[in-house]
Amino acid sequence: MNRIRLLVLNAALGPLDYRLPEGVSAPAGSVVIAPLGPRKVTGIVWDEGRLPGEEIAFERLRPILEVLPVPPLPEALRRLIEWTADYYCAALASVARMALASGGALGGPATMTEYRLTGSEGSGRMTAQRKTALEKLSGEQGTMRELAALAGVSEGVLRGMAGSGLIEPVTVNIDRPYPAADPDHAPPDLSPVQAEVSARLVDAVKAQAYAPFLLDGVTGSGKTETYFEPVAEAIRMGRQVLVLLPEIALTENFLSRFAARFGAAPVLWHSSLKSTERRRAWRAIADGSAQVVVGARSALFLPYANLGLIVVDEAHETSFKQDEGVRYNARDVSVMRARFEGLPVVLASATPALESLHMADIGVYERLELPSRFGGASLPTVRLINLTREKPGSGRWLAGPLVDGLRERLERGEQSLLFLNRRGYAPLTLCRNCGHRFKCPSCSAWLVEHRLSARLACHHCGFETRVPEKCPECGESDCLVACGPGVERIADEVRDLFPQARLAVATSDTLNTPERAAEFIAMAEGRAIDIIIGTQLVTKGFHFPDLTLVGVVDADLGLEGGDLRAGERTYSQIAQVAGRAGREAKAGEVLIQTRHPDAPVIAALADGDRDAFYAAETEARRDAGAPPFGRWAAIILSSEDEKEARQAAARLGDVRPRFDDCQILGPAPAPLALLRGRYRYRFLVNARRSANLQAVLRDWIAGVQFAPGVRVGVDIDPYSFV
Ligand SMILES: Nc1ncnc2c1ncn2[C@@H]1O[C@H](COP(=O)(O)OP(=O)(O)OP(=O)(O)O)[C@@H](O)[C@H]1O
Ligand SMILES: [Zn+2]
Repeated sequence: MNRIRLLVLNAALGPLDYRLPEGVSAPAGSVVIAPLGPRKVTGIVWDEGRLPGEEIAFERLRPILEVLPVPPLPEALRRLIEWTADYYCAALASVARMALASGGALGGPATMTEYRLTGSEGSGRMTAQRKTALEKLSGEQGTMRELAALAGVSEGVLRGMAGSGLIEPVTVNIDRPYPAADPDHAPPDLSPVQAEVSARLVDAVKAQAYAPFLLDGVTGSGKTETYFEPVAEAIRMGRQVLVLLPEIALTENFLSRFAARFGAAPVLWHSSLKSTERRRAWRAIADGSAQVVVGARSALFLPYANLGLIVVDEAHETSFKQDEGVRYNARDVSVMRARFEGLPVVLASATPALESLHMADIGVYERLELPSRFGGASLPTVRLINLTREKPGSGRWLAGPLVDGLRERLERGEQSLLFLNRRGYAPLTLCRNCGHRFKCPSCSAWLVEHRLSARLACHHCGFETRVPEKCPECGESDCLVACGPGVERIADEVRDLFPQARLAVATSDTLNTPERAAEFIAMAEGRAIDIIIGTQLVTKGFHFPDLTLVGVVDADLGLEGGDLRAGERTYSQIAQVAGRAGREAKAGEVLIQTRHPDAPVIAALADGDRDAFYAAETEARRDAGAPPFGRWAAIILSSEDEKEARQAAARLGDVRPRFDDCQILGPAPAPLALLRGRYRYRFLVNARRSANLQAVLRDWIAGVQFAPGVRVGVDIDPYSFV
């Protein structure tokens, strides 16, 4: 039959049927261009019978225009796309777009012109510049611009040389192959425990079957070295590996370790790749030549030709959850991908998510443990500083014992890290005269003062404004007061206390490019920094041998606001940042400032009793019917018009379904009632595991016709409660 059904990459359209022209073959997964009215659409040929739709008489079907020159999306990926759309209540087209994430790559191979020396004498005069160029460019090949930079002459000179026959053009594929990683380049000497764990993973890679693992190893236990061995095995077998990292800021560190072990860089994938890099990576992934891909969550949906292993590092990180568009959790979808593809998946963490631990407890995931630090280093000692007794001076945030700790480290020439999860100088600015508070015009949020850039900024929508000289409300000058601390303010305090200390503020504002991150790491490793003051960005992955003191400025911060995972998040953040201390010979110490030393999370951190914390948290979740024992979903209705949003929420509320196993709360204005100029209302749904949550939500929402300005977002297993 020459009839095909397409999943078109436009979420507003359903599946569409077409005809294959005579002599054209397009198996399921093929990416094609089809006519749509006067326009063209990109679509994926879908498996027969899997997309519901109306049958149209064959004679009325239009032929597709073109089959694009890329490998068809593999079957396992097609099943993953279906599963993801279904589970997260998202449009198939939106999920499929993540697989075809490079428009440029779909056009097929492309060539470009590079130049090199011909080796002949050529004609024309031999100027000094030409002579230099001939010397410098021996054995080189590149674009005119690259060669000009290499030779230190202008492109005009080189073009003249091409005219005289000294330089010739060569046509090359623009997608240069990636350097090959060598699995035997520099294997480590693993400790006996590491060796045992890695052997288990190597076996799983050899077995080429679905096998989920929880790699549960304390900070500094060498999880990376340990999972590099199964990576090496996959490379030997000619299979691809995907390593997901939670943040681009962490990749620098990973890249250098990877290069040291395998002698070449892996293939990078993240949202800020240039379109040429994206194209090159996508094509290498799809044709199987990309051996190891390291990426952010979006790398998960790419069309790997021949995947052999998935590793999710720092698997507890909440940034694996996408909160916009397709609201998926890359950690969970990784496991599904491994299942559809039939391969091992490793979730690595020192502080696994409760959900992951539960899966290990009930035997669904195989647990692999690295219970101690590598090389005999011990875990740091932890001490609480009770802020209700040890009060910092007025306008100060660091209590006496923490200041003493910093001083001792400075005297000993060791490093310290102060952790406060708040960017900028102060989270709130107000007018001393009239009490005016600076708010974002498009969000219900305070503006955060950033003193380094002399701006007030909204951390939700990116709005920025200069810090005004006068209060816009009462007109008084010199009357603005900063309330509360951010990292910049802590840095000021430290500078005041220790003027001679070399400080670095490490946040997404200061380490916003891979180059800056690399520079920071080099300085910290090279002992050019005495005290690091950072946000959650510095809590994980880093390994600085001389860092012996970690100070948590405000351990209570994450517990405010009361979202479902507040306790767990606080625990893992503080345990991770604590894990940066004393990773080598010198012992580490962690000082935690808190007003609630008896809160279960804080007490567990002080006692280093992870099991007690997880046990208590597990019971609390069981009582609340929260994950992993029950399920949550959120529905967010938004509109630029407050009334429209409110009415939409009320209408949806009026037709709420009633089931015993699904409790629906709301509608209520969302905590962030205004976000990027849109008014937001939300429902929270708490369901028992037995409920068919997605079906309930889909039927419920489908029953209401919303005004065109209303957006309806469904968030399954939400992480954000704003
Ligand atoms: N077998 C080994 N041989 C040599 N060095 C090792 C070995 N195992 C671990 N290391 C070193 O020990 C340090 C800690 O290892 P690694 O960063 O992999 O730990 P981790 O478990 O990922 O820690 P975290 O969870 O804190 O990031 C690193 O500097 C690493 O190079
Ligand atoms: Zn805003």
